[in-house]
Amino acid sequence: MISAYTGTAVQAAEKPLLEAGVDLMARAAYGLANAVLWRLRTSGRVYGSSVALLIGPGNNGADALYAGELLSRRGVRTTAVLGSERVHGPAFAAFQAAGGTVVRLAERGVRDSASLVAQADLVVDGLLGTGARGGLRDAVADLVAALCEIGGLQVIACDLPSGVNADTGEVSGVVLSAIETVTFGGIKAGLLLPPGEGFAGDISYVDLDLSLPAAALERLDQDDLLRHWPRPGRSDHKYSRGVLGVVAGSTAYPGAAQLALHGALAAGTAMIRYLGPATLRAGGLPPEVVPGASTVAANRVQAWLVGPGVSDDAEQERRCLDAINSGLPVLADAGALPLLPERVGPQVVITPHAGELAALLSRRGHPTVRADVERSALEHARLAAQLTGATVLLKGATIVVVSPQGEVHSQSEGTPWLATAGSGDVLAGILGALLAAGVAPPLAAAMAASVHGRAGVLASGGGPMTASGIAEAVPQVLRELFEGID
Ligand SMILES: NC(=O)C1=CN([C@@H]2O[C@H](COP(=O)(O)OP(=O)(O)OC[C@H]3O[C@@H](n4cnc5c(N)ncnc54)[C@H](O)[C@@H]3O)[C@@H](O)[C@H]2O)[C@@H](O)CC1
Ligand SMILES: [K+]
Repeated sequence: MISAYTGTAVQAAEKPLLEAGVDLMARAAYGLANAVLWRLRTSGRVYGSSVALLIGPGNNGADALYAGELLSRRGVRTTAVLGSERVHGPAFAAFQAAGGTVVRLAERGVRDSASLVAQADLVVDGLLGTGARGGLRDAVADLVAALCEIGGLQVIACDLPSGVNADTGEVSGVVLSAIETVTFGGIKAGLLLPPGEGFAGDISYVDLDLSLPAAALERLDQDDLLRHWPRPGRSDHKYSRGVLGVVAGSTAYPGAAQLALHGALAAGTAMIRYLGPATLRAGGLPPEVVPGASTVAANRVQAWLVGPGVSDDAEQERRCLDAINSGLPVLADAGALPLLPERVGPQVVITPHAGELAALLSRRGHPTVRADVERSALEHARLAAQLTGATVLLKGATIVVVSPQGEVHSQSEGTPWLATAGSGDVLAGILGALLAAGVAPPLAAAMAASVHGRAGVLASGGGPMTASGIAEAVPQVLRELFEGID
C-alpha cells in the first residue's frame, strides 16, 4: 500500500523534529542531490555536467540550493536562477560558497534566463513547495511558460512540481513536467491525484522519519491485490462464490452488455444472471451466462451490476432502479447514473467519467461542466460521494475512488490506450465481480481500477487494443498475481 498525505500533515509532523534541532532540510537536500547524481550518471557523466536550479522564496528553494551545493562539490556546474527577491539566506550562502553561479530572473529577463536553463543537462524545479498558495505568478510563470515551449527538458521536481496543489493535485497555471519528483517526509496526495500526477513523473521518496497521521489517500499495490482478491476455497461451489445479477444492454447498445459480462467472467464470477432485451438473451450472450428471471426481485444474487448500454428502454431502466433500491451491493454505471435516487446507501458504487459526474452534480444543484471535474477531480468526486451517499469511482488516466465516509484511493496502472470504446464496460464487469464476491465497495472499486489498468497494459503491449482484449487479459493478470502461492 502506498500512503499519501496532505502538505499540512507533513509540515505538522516535521514541526517537533525541527524544534528538536533535527536538520531535515539537509536530509531532503541530500536525497534530492542523490537523485540528480543518479540521473546524470546514467546519462553519461557527473563531473563537468550542468544543472540549472529554479529557486523560489521558501524552503522548497532552500532544499534545491542545498542540493546545488552538494552537486557543486561533486564537480557539477550549477546555476541557480532566482525567481524572486526573497531567498533562504543560509542556503543561498552555502550554494555560493560551493562555487554555484547565480542568475537573477529580474535582471537577466525571461528569454535569456530560459535559454540559459534550457542548455543545462538537468533542471531542478525548486520554485514552490507545500507552502504555495496558488500557482506560479508574474515573471516566474513567464519563465516556466517559455521553458514549456522550448520543451524536451529533463526536470526533477523538488518535493512536488511547482504549481501542483500538494493536497488535491489541482494545477494552477503553467507547470513544468518532471521526469521525476523527489518528495520529502511523506508522499504528497497531489502527486497521486489528477491532474497533478501527470506532471510528477516517477516518484522518489526521501524518508525523514516523521510520525505521520492517517493517510489522506491510499494506493493499492500488488501485495494488496494478492491479499484481498477473492479466490475460491476447496468447499466453494458456483453459488457460494457470489452470484452477480447484470442489467445491461439495450437494442441500441448490445455490445456494452457483452463487454460487462466478459469483464465479470474474466474477473472470476462463477455465476451470472442476466436481465436484458430478448434479442440478447436469445443467443447473444456468452455461453456461461444464465438468463435471469425478468424482474430484479425474482433473482437470487449477491450483487447487481446495472447500467452499461442501458438507453431508451423503460423496462431496463425500471430494473436498474429496482436493483439500486434492492439494498444489495450494486454498481451503477452509464445509463443507470441519471436514474440514481437523490440518496443511496453505502452499498452502492457509481462509476462516472468526468462528463457523467458533471451531469450528476448539476442535477443535484451544483452546476458543473466536464472541465471543472477534470481540473479538480478529488473535490468533485468527494462532493458526489457526500451528496449521493455512494462510493464514487471517477474514471480517467488516474482513477479516483472516494467513499461516503471520505476514504480516498487512487490508481493509475493503466495506459492511454485504455481510452477506447467499451473499456468502461469491462471495468464495470470487474468491479461487479468483486462486489458479488463480498468485497467492500471502496476496496472493490480500487482493486477493479488496478486490475483493469494492468489488463490494459498487458493487452496493449504498447499499441492499440480493443475492450474485448482488456477482458481477455484479466485472467492472465490474476494468474501472474497468484503465481507461486497455494
Ligand atoms: N519544514 C521543513 O523544515 C522542511 C521543509 N521542506 C521543504 O520546504 C517546503 C515548504 O516550505 P515553505 O513552507 O517555505 O513553502 P514554499 O517553499 O512553497 O514557499 C512558500 C513561500 O512562497 C511564497 N508563495 C506562496 N505561494 C506563492 C505563489 N503562488 N507565488 C509566489 N510565491 C508564493 C510565500 O511567501 C510563502 O512564504 C517543502 O515543500 C519542502 O520542499 C523540506 O526541506 C523538509 C523539511
Ligand atoms: K517544487
